[in-house]
Amino acid sequence: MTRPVAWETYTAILFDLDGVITPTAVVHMQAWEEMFNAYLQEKTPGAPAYTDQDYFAYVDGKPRYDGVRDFLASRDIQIPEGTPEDAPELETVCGLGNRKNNAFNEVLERDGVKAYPGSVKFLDYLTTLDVRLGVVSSSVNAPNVLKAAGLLDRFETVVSGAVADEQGLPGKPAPDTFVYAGKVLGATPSGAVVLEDAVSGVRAGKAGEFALVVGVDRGAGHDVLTAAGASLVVSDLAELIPDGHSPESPARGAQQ
Ligand SMILES: O=P(O)(O)OC[C@H]1O[C@@H](O)[C@H](O)[C@@H](O)[C@@H]1O
Repeated sequence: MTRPVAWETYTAILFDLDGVITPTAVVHMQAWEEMFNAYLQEKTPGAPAYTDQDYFAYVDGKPRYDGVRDFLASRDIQIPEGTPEDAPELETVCGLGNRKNNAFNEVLERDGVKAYPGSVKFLDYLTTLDVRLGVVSSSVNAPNVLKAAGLLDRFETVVSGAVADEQGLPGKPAPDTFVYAGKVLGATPSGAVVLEDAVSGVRAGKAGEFALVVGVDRGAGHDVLTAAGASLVVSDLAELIPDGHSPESPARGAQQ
């Protein structure tokens, strides 16, 4: 049983996107796997494969080039940083990140995006309250993903990887992007909630001393998210809707 949360007592609710609102963490995961495994085999044939464990440990939730750098460091591979304008063919941190981004966007264009139904239900519930909603995503693609899912207009602010770059904010696990989004919505961390599926994101919420950090377990593991600082862990956002407020059982007072 999930412990009940009095959502109306918070000023702002800050959502990570990939893996929290939309299942696009899986698309990111597949694109990273495709890119890193092709790269590793090309560089050192027979090298141990890049795995889902590598994703969760070094890449998940972080800005694009931080993920490349941190994974390569785990394999003692050093290549030049390059610049974000690097062509995907270049063997630089940015080139490899851009290679993965092409793979991600191909899937996005081909398959589109459908949000998790439980997340939409939770957003529907929050819309009945006087709370402000924001997205805080390391992804530069966040606005496109939200648009493709038809949810862009649900949020007052979207702090994407591009906004972080413009504002000079360090990415997750640093708390700065969440703190910034809270500020835009008129909330201090003590009046705001963070919802995250990635260890790096939960750590960011914890480091920022947010009032509540909700871990969403989509594969990182319940215990791992708790150890990273989540005060509550769920498998689906619909679990966060207080009893009696689900669309199946209309909110109290809704029929009056
Ligand atoms: O490369 P993008 O789209 O800017 O995304 C950066 C990161 O964004 C995060 O939301 C994802 O969890 C990561 O997998 C991804 O690498």
